[in-house]
Amino acid sequence: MAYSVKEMFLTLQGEGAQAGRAAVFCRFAGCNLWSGREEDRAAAQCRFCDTDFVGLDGEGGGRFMDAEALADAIATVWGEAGAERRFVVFTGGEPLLQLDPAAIAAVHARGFEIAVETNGTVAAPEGLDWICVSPKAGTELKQRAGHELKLVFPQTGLDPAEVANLPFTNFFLQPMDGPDRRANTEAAVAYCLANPRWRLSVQTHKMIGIP
Ligand SMILES: C[S@@+](CC[C@H](N)C(=O)[O-])C[C@H]1O[C@@H](n2cnc3c(N)ncnc32)[C@H](O)[C@@H]1O
Ligand SMILES: Nc1nc2[nH]cc(C(=O)O)c2c(=O)[nH]1
Ligand code: SF4
Ligand SMILES: [Mg+2]
Repeated sequence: MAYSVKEMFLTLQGEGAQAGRAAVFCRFAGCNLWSGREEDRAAAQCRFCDTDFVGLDGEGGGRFMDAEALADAIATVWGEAGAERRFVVFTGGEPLLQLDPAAIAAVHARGFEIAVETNGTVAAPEGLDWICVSPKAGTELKQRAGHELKLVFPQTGLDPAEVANLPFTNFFLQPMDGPDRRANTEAAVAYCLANPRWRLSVQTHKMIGIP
């Protein structure tokens, strides 16, 4: 199948348990919880999104006609970064609307470990190396296990305790960015101190000014 990609770039993973690790970010276009248009934000199921995932017009974006073309583009973006520890993060938008076994196989064949950042409303395909689920209040969580549960905090209608016993290896609270980021960060710190199962995930890429 063909894949619609907003942008593709080499950077450091900024968030969660893999923070600091070099990765190709492949940002698929489109999401099932918001159209991406500002005029629709207030009525969307997910209203705090910090990302532009509309269109194919970002750096390295476009329409890739099959899995081989997508995987070749990812390998090109990784470039000379080194043969070891090749790593791609599929994000979006919602990557699990497009990421399929053919793409996973083609990217694995080029020596990459594969991570996804998902809202968890779609079950993940087999074969992913790192699944990060970020649940959204008011949605049905279909992907209920993985390597990392990264909850944007606080969210009205989604208490961390509701998801704290799901079978994930790592539990993170990520302060909601926006006008209340400072207060949200203080609240997340307090929550982690009182509930040590949870660790803080700060969006380090925003602090240091990398994509
Ligand atoms: C843009 S989303 C794309 C992947 C997927 N749709 C999801 O929501 O997990 C990437 C990550 O950014 C988080 N995120 C989005 N908006 C945020 C915000 N305003 N503050 C902090 N994290 C945010 C999401 O929860 C998710 O963990
Ligand atoms: N550096 C960096 N790390 C990230 N981790 C998750 C991101 C995302 O938008 O999914 C992201 C991103 O956009 N940039
Ligand atoms: S689910 Fe993810 S990509 Fe979609 S609107 Fe929410 S944060 Fe943005
Ligand atoms: Mg981001």
